[in-house]
Amino acid sequence: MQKEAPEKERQDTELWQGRYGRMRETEKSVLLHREQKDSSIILKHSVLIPVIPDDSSQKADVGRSQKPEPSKGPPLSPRTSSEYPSLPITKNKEELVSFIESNSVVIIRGATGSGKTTQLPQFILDHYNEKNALCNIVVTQPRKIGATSIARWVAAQRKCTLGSLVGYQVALEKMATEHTRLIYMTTGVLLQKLVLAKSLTEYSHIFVDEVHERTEDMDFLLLVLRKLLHSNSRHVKIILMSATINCREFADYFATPIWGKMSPAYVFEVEGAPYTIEEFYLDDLQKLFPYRIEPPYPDDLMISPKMYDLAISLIQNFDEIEGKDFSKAQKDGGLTLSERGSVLVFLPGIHEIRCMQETLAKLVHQRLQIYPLHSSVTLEEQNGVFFSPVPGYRKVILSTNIAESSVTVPDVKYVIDFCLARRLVCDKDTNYQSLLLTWASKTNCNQRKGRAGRVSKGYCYRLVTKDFWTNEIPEYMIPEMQLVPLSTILLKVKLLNMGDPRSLLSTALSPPNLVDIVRTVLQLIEMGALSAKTDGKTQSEDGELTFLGRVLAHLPVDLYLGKMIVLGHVFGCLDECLIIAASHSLKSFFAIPAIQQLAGHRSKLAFARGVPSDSMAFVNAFKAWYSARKKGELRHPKDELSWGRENFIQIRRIREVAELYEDLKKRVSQFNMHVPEEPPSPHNSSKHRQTFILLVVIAGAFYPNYFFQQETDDRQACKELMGLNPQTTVMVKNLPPYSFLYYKQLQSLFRLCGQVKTISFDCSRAYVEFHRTSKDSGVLPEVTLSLLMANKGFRRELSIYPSEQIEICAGRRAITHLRFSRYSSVIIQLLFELNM
Ligand SMILES: Nc1ncnc2c1ncn2[C@@H]1O[C@H](COP(=O)(O)OP(=O)(O)OP(=O)(O)O)[C@@H](O)[C@H]1O
Repeated sequence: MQKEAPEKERQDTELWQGRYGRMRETEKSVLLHREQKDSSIILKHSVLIPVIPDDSSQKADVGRSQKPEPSKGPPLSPRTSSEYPSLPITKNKEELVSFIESNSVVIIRGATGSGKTTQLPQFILDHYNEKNALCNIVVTQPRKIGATSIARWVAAQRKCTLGSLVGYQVALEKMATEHTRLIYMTTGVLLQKLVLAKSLTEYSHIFVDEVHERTEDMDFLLLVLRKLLHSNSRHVKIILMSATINCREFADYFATPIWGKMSPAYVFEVEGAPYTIEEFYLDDLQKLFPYRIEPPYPDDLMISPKMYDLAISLIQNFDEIEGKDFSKAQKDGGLTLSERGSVLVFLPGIHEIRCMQETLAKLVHQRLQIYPLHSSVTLEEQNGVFFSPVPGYRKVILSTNIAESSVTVPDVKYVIDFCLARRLVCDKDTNYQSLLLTWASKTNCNQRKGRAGRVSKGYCYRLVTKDFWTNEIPEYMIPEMQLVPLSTILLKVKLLNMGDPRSLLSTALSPPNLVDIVRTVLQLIEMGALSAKTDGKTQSEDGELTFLGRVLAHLPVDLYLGKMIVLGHVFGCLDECLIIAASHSLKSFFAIPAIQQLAGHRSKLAFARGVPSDSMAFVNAFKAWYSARKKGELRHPKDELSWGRENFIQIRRIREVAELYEDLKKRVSQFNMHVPEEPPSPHNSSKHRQTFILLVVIAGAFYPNYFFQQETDDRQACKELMGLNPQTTVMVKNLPPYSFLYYKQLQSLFRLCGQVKTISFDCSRAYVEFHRTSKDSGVLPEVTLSLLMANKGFRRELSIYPSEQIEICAGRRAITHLRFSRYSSVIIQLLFELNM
């Protein structure tokens, strides 16, 4: 043991020499002391002086990667520290700059609003300007609204035109020139750029903000950064930032080998927060309300009308709260609160936003200015939330997680959080990718809370109990890469075009389960999303991405549904295929209430219009709802609800389908697939043709997942049904003796399915024939309903007559053997059989 100590000391010294290069002894001891506490080094107010990194290990690649050249662009208008706003991060400016300049990868954690996003990139910008050196900084943001609003704010702070020194790029919109030195970009845009360039060297510094948001894009970006940093872009600085990050995980992921040992990336903690934010839970709100507040249940993922009411009452209560604050503020220093603080409410989706908006809109006298904020709102409309409210009005922003991180709406004082989120997950029941309602994680909720308390004290109201928060709300969200099907991940990894999928994916921060990779590649080849590799080698784990595969990688639906959309475009039924894909991706919007199951099925069958297909029912029901809305017939929520009740359609669900339908429509338009504005109204014969084509498209898309129905032997079916038409008749077997006695009971039973024409009997069998009321040929919906009734196990009771009664009914017929039978008053299950 004693002998090992000096050896360890030597290794440690070597490690330090390698890691910190030419650092002064005193500095090393400060750092060493801190490192012993935690192997992922966390620095708090460290005393680092700029050092030149010892990059002897990097020399081999110097020729391939480019160091930024001296400045050639326009003057950068340097700023002095006194000009920086007084934010927690400002006091760490010098340390942070030297820290970033002396390490390839740095992780920065600091409270929400501490100045990471807006200030830190500017520190670097000014540092380079002071040295008269060129830098090119990119900062990623998870969403467009963050990238654009932050760029606008930073440009205003630097008193420069947006798009000159400071700019942004989101999707196809770019506000930047070749002179731009600090650009804010969405994570997806940077990912695409890097994948095309296969190098990081366009930038001197890459800031990945809100790195806790583990979307597929984020994890792919981290994977690409790590790969390129270690290959051809060693001089580029990478800075990962978040307020709610598991530093250890990221530090280990970006570990670098130093003297044969993996050394985790450096972590810097910015201390302090701009303002305090008080937290409240349902328990704390109880005293505000006269009724008992029901706590949520873990599996009860919905917002009940009571919870909406509670949130609304809370908003109404803010006037009172502010009144109290106002008197306190006056006492403290004579301050005046002239404005009513804005409220930011986090809801899981557009439907919930609409529900709350409709209720709030009724409170006319409350002088509320309401802003819905979600992905379907245009960027211009989104920017409206940043404007000051009309004096005397309270701004209420109803937002999805779009405003969860990054953004600063300066006047937001209150955050109300239902702690819910909609996430793209692989549904266990259907195995389809779908947007499901889930509890948000503590990380997400803390980000939401951080939207208040940025320019003044804030308040956060979580509409769950404290107990629920502690025990049921998960700490972190599961990374998307582990939730979506492997086939989707494989297509995305093929888009990166950076090597074979298995080795690339195994280097991800949270790799997906790759056990099924061979089978999944085969499935993708079979469906035409990948073509077999043509380089001569047997490639069971890889293939070339086809056009179809490229489209599928951009659609948030199951791959077979995605293929159906593409085929729909080819065969002129894109709109219908988009509806089907959206409907199958979410929970069915058809309501089949327990007490009216048959009525629910009947309505669905009516929408299917004689085609035995759920997909057709979805298309026709959706179109009926859509056109009724377009004509303004469902303008009032009450009308829409009663339309839903009449047609057995759940309005909330069909609205969600509409959301996804619009989203898919937008996504496929990038590939030049457009739904015609006004489809020509086809006459009857071509309507049938269209339906036939659509059915062929569905079958083609789901190949090989379909089966052939056996040829039906009509003659045999007719024979079994005593010559009756199998399309209008069902047969009931196993009836008790003297089956004719049950005529009335059977009649009332089958009346639930439709209008009964005749019932004929043959021993223990009965043949129930329905009326054909329309001119349509084919199997009657009544027949299908009868089958459903049998197959779904609807237990129907048939009261067996006691022997005495049978004797009376049977008249002179011999019934002696029944006296001893055990049939009396048993419940029998009917068996229906349809022969076609
Ligand atoms: N648009 C704006 N209007 C007014 N003040 C702003 C604006 N944007 C930023 N600020 C101020 O700058 C501070 C720092 O914001 P910044 O976005 O840099 O913080 P952050 O640490 O990145 O926060 P987060 O972790 O929430 O992204 C805010 O707390 C606020 O005081």
